[in-house]
Amino acid sequence: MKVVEVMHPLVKHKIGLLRNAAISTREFRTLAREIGSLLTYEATADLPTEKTHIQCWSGEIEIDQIQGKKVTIVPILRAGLGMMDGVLELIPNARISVVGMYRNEETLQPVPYFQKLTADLDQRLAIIVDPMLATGGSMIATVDLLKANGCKQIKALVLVAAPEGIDALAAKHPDVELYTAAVDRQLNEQGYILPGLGDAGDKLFGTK
Ligand SMILES: O=P(O)(O)OC[C@H]1O[C@H](OP(=O)(O)OP(=O)(O)O)[C@H](O)[C@@H]1O
Ligand SMILES: O=c1cc[nH]c(=O)[nH]1
Ligand SMILES: [Mg+2]
Repeated sequence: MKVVEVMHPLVKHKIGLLRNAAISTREFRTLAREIGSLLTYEATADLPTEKTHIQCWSGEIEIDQIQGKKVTIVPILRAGLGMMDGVLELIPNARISVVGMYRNEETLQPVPYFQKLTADLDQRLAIIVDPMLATGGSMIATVDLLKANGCKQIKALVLVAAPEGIDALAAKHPDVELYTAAVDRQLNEQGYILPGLGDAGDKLFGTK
């Protein structure tokens, strides 16, 4: 599986700010969205382009445009919503496919509770967004769902990934590409990433 830990200084700086235990809800939201944009920039670096001609003020010129490949952004509820607007800033025409999934706190198994997928998934690049890849269960279940509905090209953007989650995703879906702002050390006994961010959903939504 292709795994890209984005080493850009802006990403490293912003992920560092996000780890501050005293961070406000507002600041957490802003940084999650901004890193979502920066990960999108990296993840779309290989989108194919084609030449076309337009009328410029100085006459006809040749320009590059992104080829017809369509995109759907797939936020995993709830926390994935915190990155979605960052992706939309760069790909404003993208369709949204919403997947509701939470992790049972005892078993750590993903529990699906909502799905509303865009049509023509077989013709679209899916960009899944979720701040945390912990055991990998939620991401694997989401990829399973997208593939079962015909999706053939999938990239996943996460703020923080645990090695355990990367290994699990790679074993089940080696064709998926993963872009992350940080690969962290390990999971704790409750399945939280160390050093991690804490509960990203609660921080984004101000719950707890
Ligand atoms: O890799 P995993 O072990 O599956 O854990 C990661 C999942 O846990 C969090 O969601 P959570 O269940 O807290 O739901 P929420 O977004 O509604 O807070 C996170 O946003 C991921 O979706
Ligand atoms: O560290 C973690 C793991 C799962 N979900 C979170 O929000 N944080
Ligand atoms: Mg949560």
